[in-house]
Amino acid sequence: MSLLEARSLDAGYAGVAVVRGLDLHVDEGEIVALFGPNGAGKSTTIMTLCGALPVIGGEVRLGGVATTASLHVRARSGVGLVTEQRSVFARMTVADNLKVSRCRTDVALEYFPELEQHLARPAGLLSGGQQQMLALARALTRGEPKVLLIDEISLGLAPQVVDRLLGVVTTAAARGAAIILVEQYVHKATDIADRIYVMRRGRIHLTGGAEDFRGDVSRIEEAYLSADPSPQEPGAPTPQGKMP
Ligand SMILES: Nc1ncnc2c1ncn2[C@@H]1O[C@H](COP(=O)(O)OP(=O)(O)OP(=O)(O)O)[C@@H](O)[C@H]1O
Repeated sequence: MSLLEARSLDAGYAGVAVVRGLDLHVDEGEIVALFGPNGAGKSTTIMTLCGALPVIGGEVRLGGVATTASLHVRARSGVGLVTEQRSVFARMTVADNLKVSRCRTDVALEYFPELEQHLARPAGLLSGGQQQMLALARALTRGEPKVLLIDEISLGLAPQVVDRLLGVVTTAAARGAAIILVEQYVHKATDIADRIYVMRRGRIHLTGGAEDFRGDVSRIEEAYLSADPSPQEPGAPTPQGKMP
């Protein structure tokens, strides 16, 4: 059974759908990569799956049951979210960042031993990569994360740091988490994914097993390069800037 599923999902803003008819699912222990050019609807999809945006049409199913629950209720049911925004409390120490959300510090340090030496430092003084490690550790150790939604955590980070973060994502999946990964490093994400979806102009344009694309991601990249500006936003930025 899929832990998280979108069925014929329409999603967007103020009742106007920018994502249409989206069918997508992720199972226990699976990593699903969600690709697409700027404005394709990836973040809108993630925000709707986690409950930060309301469903306009179709449904989101969590553990096989349709849900319209809020972000906080879904978080309590084990849906974690990590975004490019490095959601840490900047003035609190790393230790307090973990304590305040009732995270398991021991498990967090198992994932990221490099955070141990920084436990007493305010999180705002960590490097961008360390802050993202802390954000990911918080999402992974706050209760039992069943589903993890990851939206461009690598933004602005060095490739080695991205490898480190994606390594932990792989470990989390091996421990049973169902993961949806929006990632600009197409090669790296395809390497660790089980399945991929490519979105274009609010719809699924291409999907399949990741092994079919490994070593040759050109079919994925073509979807970026041939993308038109979104009809919702004439003149939207072209996708090329997002390519690794
Ligand atoms: N808050 C908002 N209000 C209205 N429209 C929005 C809002 N956020 C995004 N959009 C529009 O929704 C569409 C999909 O945007 P979305 O951010 O989901 O795309 P994306 O694939 O995540 O792009 P990117 O890779 O640039 O983050 C775009 O046309 C965008 O302009």
